[in-house]
Amino acid sequence: MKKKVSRMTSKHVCRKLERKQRRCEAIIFHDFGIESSGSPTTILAILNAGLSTGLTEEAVLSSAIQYAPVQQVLMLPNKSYCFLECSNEADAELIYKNLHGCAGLEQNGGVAYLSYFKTLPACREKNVWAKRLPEGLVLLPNFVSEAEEEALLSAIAVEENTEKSDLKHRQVKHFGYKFIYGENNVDISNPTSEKIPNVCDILWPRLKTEITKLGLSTWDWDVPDQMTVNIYEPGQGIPPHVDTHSAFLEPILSLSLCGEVVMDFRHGTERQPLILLRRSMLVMSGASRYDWTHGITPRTLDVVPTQTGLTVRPRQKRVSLTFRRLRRGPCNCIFPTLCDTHLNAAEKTERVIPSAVAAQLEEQNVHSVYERIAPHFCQTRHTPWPRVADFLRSFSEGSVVFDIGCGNGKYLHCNSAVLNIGCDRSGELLHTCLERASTINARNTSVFRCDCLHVPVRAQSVDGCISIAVIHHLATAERRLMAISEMARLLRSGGRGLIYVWAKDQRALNNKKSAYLLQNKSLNKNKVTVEQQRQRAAEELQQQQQQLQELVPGAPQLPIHTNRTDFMQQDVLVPWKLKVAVNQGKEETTTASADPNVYLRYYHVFEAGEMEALMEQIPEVEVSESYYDQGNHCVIFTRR
Ligand SMILES: O=C(O)CCC(=O)C(=O)O
Ligand SMILES: [Fe+2]
Ligand SMILES: [Zn+2]
Repeated sequence: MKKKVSRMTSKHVCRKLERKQRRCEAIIFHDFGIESSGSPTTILAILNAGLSTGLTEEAVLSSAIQYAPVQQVLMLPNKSYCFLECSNEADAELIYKNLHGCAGLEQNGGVAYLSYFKTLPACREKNVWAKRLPEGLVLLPNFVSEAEEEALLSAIAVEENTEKSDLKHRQVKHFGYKFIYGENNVDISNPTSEKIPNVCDILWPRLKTEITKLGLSTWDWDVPDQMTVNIYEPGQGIPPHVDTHSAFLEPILSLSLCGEVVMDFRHGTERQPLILLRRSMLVMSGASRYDWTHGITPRTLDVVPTQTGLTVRPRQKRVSLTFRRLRRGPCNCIFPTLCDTHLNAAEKTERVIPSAVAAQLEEQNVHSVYERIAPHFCQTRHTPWPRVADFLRSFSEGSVVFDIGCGNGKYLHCNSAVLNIGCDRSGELLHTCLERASTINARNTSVFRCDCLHVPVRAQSVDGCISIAVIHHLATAERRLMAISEMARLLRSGGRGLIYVWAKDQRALNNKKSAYLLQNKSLNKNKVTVEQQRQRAAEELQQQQQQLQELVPGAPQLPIHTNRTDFMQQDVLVPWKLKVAVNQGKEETTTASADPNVYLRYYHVFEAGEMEALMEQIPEVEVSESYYDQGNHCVIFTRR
């Protein structure tokens, strides 16, 4: 069944073709240092078609093997050329004669031109079929009989009510536990009503025998409790992935029914294909389960090896049963690269700011910033949050209540029946505090300057204290704990404290955005876009980090948060865009590119439960209430 190809004959076209050929040969020489040959060899290059032009391995192969057997096809990532190897020159010549100068190799029908080469490029992709399988990977052929295959297929009733699903590429059905694709995990607390069908029980003794025979069982074997059925039509596949380490133990099993397919295993730049034969059981353990990805390329033809070389095989519909056993806890594998447990832990430790740097960071990215933005900051903070005001009003007449980190003092006048005392690290903010008090005719305002880590007040001498939006400016868990301990120290027995810190999750439980996120809408209307703001802040950051590096070598590189968006990290720099008064006090947004009016404030935004975990380390206090309010995690506590 030969493909119809059109041959070009005119001399003019021939010369043009030759020029193009030389140009491409020069590119290949430049890329790989290999030379073309004027006389036939066993190696052919298709000079003007490759992976980057959309040519596939199976298309090259199906064209070429019409004329002669092919030993090897070499497709190179991002290249517009590819290679074929034959076992002898005569075969190569046959292919050359029939494909060179002909259209029909590619779907868009361009003319292909070929050259002989003396050698193949040196690269890892060569002879993928000749390599040994990844460690821990085993294929057990004929694992079930045809009759058993039939029984399994009818038991899983794949034709009925399989999810047409969000997965465009194949149908799936879950047993035992549902697999949630967005999260790549299972909901442990939510088993499905449909368990793994009993017909599958025939598989387990058989498997146990096989893995013992192979000496594979370094893991404790247990019968799977989760099954995913995948139904692939020809042309459908599954992207390369690793089954989430923390979700499932090893091994991962896959039984192939109805049809066979080539599965690709990948590890860095290495690729290793494997034919999953019909009725075979695939066992992925060790490195193949944890350190290699597996996937099925969506295509209608698979390239497979034969005795003499390579050939293509059309795909059939395939049904696979993937069996897994849930892991209930973190993964403890020795393969960190694809391990979600390991990556999460690494992220957490990376975030930790060395204590030697913390004070310096706070000085530069908290204290000195507030000193400079104080008046503008003050204008943006008027209205007390209702729940904070409620807390303050809950104190009886004559109580002494401290506001530690009082800022512009907006909470110093919520309850005139108590003695309110404020303190703050920033002299400028205290200044705005006094100014504000005079404009609202407050009878008295007592403030003093101090650091929240050392409040110069006698222990157990106050009835109440609050810390609103302060502790998230401290750069280590130790310092955050110190600040809370200092509050606890001040409180008399029975005294109560309230803490507000910014939450990493700015959405309440019902996924309602906080006021902070909602402001994004109006921000977009401003002259300065979020993106511009981010860019400017980046420039500023570069300068600041340079300074910080000079002062404290090894200081962390912190990400700059994009205002009014979700927090992606816990330790971030949040830009403050200072409005400067120009033109007789009319406010205007500056537009200078390296904007000296963007200040970066350091924040540690809190995860849910993080504040409670800190409180647990202070035995003198007890948390009586914790809640989420306007994008903050909040706790109320009492001194015992
Ligand atoms: O179809 C297969 O054999 C593999 C399916 C798979 O890898 C999965 O569902 O995670
Ligand atoms: Fe998988
Ligand atoms: Zn792992």
